[in-house]
Amino acid sequence: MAQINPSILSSDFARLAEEAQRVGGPEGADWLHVDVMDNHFVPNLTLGVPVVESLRRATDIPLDCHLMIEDPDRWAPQYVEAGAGSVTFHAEAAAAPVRLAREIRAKGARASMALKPATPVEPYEDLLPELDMLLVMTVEPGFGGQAFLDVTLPKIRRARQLIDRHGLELWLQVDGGVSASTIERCAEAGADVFVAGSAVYGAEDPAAAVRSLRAQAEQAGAAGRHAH
Ligand SMILES: O=C(CO)[C@@H](O)[C@H](O)COP(=O)(O)O
Ligand SMILES: [Fe+2]
Repeated sequence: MAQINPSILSSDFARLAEEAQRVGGPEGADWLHVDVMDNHFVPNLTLGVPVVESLRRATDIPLDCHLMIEDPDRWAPQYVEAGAGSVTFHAEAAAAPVRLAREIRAKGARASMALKPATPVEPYEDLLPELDMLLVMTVEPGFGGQAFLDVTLPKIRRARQLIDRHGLELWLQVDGGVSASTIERCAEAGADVFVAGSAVYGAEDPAAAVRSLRAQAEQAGAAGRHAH
């Protein structure tokens, strides 16, 4: 079942609770994607723990926090305490990814690790059982509204092969430039969780955009599984 996680990076930060509601409801978004940037790991600055705490209180939708920050070993557990249902740290930034994934899980959230476009998945094969989700970035992290990088498609396919070969349950998320014109390629390659910022919040009816992206992904995913 394909999941669509709208990224609030493309929403109005002065009305986050309303923006979350605009994509929720029946057949709405599965999770809300919250991009945390520290102006060190990426050249942009967004929001931190207090905003996640407020969003948690103001909305029902589970929060998928994507930490584009240095020293996630120190900060990620605080996002679980703030109410995140899933916390993603970057492989390039974590000092002790196994210990960190275990800590996130022990605190009660789903543990997830992200790979920038140039970071290969193979060195992390043995670590996959420690994770609930793997995020393959399909743009360089830092900004919404960038063009999808086709060069990441082979890595999505390799990640799907590794997950299936080990019989793992973990979700395979893609993030960056996901839209009506790119989501099918991602789904065919084996992704099952799709972050979409501008494609959802830039649409006239964001909830309808979520439904239509999900339908596209479901169809293409089924075709991809049939072909493999
Ligand atoms: O993590 C990031 C960017 O670094 C993403 O979550 C973006 O927010 C996705 O936005 P679009 O590319 O879908 O507009
Ligand atoms: Fe993100």
